[in-house]
Amino acid sequence: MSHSPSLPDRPRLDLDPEMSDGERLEAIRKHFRRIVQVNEELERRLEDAETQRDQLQDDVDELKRENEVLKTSSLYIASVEEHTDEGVVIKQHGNNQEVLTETATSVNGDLEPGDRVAINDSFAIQTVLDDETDARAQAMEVDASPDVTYADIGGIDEQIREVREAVEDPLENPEAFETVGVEPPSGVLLHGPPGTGKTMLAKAVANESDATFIKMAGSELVRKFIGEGSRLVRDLFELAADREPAVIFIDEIDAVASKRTDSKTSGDAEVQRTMMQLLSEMDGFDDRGEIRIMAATNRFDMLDEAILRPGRFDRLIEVPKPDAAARERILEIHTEDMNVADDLDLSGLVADLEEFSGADLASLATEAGMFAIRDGRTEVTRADFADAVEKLDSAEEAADRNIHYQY
Ligand SMILES: Nc1ncnc2c1ncn2[C@@H]1O[C@H](COP(=O)(O)OP(=O)(O)OP(=O)(O)O)[C@@H](O)[C@H]1O
Repeated sequence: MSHSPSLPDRPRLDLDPEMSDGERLEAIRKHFRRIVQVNEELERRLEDAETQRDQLQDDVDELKRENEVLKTSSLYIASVEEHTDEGVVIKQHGNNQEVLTETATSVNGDLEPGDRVAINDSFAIQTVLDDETDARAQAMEVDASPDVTYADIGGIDEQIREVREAVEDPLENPEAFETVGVEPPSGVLLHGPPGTGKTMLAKAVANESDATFIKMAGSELVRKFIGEGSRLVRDLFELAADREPAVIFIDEIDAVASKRTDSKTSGDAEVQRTMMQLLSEMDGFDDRGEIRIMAATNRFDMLDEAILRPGRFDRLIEVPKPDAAARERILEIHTEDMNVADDLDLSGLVADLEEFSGADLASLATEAGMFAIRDGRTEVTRADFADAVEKLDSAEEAADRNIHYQY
């Protein structure tokens, strides 16, 4: 530690008894000026010290925060079972182990049975979590009647046919399967590059079969606390049972069902547990006439084969990037309600757009419309589309420099 420079000496007043009154007065005046000077110097030093103290306090606060984060990272989830004089009985999610534990002082004493809490490695309760429905709401999207129809989807007619057969028919006519004595496919897996209409397809089939659409994002399942993923999977199937007929759609299923990696970090173990829960839900799901399960992935190559076994995702449907005819149909759909110029030649326009997905074509139509609006026109022209292509191309190039997408 550095020492601060020594403080100025305390001024002394030396009065000689021989001095005349005038001399004394002058000496006192001098002494006074010196005191004022020293006082100023001391005030300046005090200010410096205060600034330094504030800086150190900021450092302390920052370290305290870091310490809190370190202490609270990697928490497990449990439910409060009972509040007794000896402590709180909790049950861990995931392994259902019951533990008698204590609460951290920051958590107040009025825990209720059923509350969700986060516990640390020594089972001490660190925080009380929000209501479970919040976690559900974040991870799931529930739509009683999605508004997408088959007519909104372009260029994947064969895939629509297959999905109808595997999802819509068993929902609408379960007896036919029973009479003939065949089991409908358990789960339908849509795979293909991003933005090709997989989610649309799942929504449309739910809509056209009058089923509730329940979507769960795989990435949400793995971002939660330990024990939460498997719990959400259970919730998902319970919710579907409450709302049947229902279509469960698990997007980005690769997030929970990738090939096992070698690393044994707790995160991987947690993902494994979530996947096992999903598999067990699917395996234990015999009478599933009223609930159909769909999933989607952009990373088919990464999937763990366990989820593709018979009785699980046993109907695979590839949704590829659109070819020229499909691109034309998709752009036709997205320009249907637009006021486009008569000379717009859609087939010529899409011929070169080989890299464009359905989602890109939807953005293209919107961007072209924006160019017309910016220009104060009510009609969207061929030039607007050309400008939009250029804009999307350069955005794509910028993105490509950062992301190396593989499929
Ligand atoms: N085949 C298509 N026909 C019409 N529009 C499409 C098609 N494919 C994609 N789109 C447009 O792109 C948007 C995104 O598509 P969607 O979410 O279904 O893609 P996805 O395959 O599920 O993508 P991701 O893998 O990124 O989730 C849709 O809302 C729609 O506007």
